[in-house]
Amino acid sequence: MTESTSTSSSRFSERLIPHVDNEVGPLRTVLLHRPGNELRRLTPRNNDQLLFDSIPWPDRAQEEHDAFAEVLRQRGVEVLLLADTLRATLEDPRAHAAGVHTAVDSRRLGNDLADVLRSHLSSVDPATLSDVLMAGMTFEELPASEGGSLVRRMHHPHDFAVDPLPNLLFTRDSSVWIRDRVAISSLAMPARRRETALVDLVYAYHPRFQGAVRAYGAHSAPVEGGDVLLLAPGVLAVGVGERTTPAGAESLARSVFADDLVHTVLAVPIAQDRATMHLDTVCTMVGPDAVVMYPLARDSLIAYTLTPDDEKGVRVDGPAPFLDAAAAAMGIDRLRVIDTGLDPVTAEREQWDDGNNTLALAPGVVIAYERNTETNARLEDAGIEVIRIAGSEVGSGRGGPRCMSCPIIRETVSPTEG
Ligand SMILES: NC(=[NH2+])NCCC[C@H](N)C(=O)O
Repeated sequence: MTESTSTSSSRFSERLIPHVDNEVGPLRTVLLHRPGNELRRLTPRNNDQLLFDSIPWPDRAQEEHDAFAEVLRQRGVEVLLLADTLRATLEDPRAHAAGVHTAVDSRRLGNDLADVLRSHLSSVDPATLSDVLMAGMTFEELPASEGGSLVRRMHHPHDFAVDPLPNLLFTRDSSVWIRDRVAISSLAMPARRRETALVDLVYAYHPRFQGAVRAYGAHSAPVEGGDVLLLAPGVLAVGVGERTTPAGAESLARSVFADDLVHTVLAVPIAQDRATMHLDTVCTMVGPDAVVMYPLARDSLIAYTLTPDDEKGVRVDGPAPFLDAAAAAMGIDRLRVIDTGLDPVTAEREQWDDGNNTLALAPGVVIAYERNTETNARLEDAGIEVIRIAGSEVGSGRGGPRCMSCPIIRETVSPTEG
């Protein structure tokens, strides 16, 4: 990238205008979600459906998250917290009304109870509404009403009238900034779908995001942010597997080409497994031309190369080995893979615990979970600074530092600066 691009990128950050076109340039502003009461809704009966592998200890999860946020602040990153941002958003009466609308599902509640809930939520303050939107509401918490609703009588008091959103913690997935546009994801799992309604409200009504232009839409085919890697300015990799579908990758490509945001999209098939639900569970960038990658994926990952085509809209080439296709699209000879060189059992254990899911704060500086001792040691051997954080509780939802962060402003760096 030319110097003028990095200069214009500093201008973006001074003006606090969202802009992200790569994975590793100095991080300026990030959206996180400090886990709240929604974690207290998890039980052994619902955790699978709510996509948690165990029942986290909420207080400790908050401590871990506070430490994560503190590391970012210490390094000069501005941290926006979703709960604060949502509360401020709901001060706008239009956002408040729209928020109520997203919470009330009359197919679940029936018309009578839906009316009761709607008029109750319409009267609560922004803080209370934001808590209900995130933590949900059980039938026993619904306000009392005249008459006997069959729905109320037949539901168990602990059933959810409004579902909780424990995966809000993983802000990576529900929205993605690509240059100066935000793509609101289309989340594949029912337990997560309502998350996008909340970020949608924030980007539509929070004063900080006035004028934010959208790329892609929440109603399109599934695309999740954990699958989207901005390999370099102009180059996007999209994992296609358990979450993002082939149609999602294709329509995202169409949309970013139409908006002239990138010149190449690599569609990367990944195993449709819980362990590899997103591309960022097997590969994240640690430098402008370097990735850390699950060793078993290193030689098997492939990519289709998509480029704009005047006639057909999108031209598809390949597939070719992922590392080759990526290097070609990035205009470099080789994408360096930090060889974690692990034996297959350790590699598998640390992949499961999000060892490959690092968040870069700057080229060669990453945040990683402390528990992945082998992967972290290899990263350090390769000259990467690893800032370790605890993740025993926050990690029980199967997400690491990258999953728990949505970059909003990052400086531009190009792969040839690596
Ligand atoms: N970008 C990521 N890898 N996110 C992890 C999300 C984990 C979350 N429990 C889910 O299943 O959806």
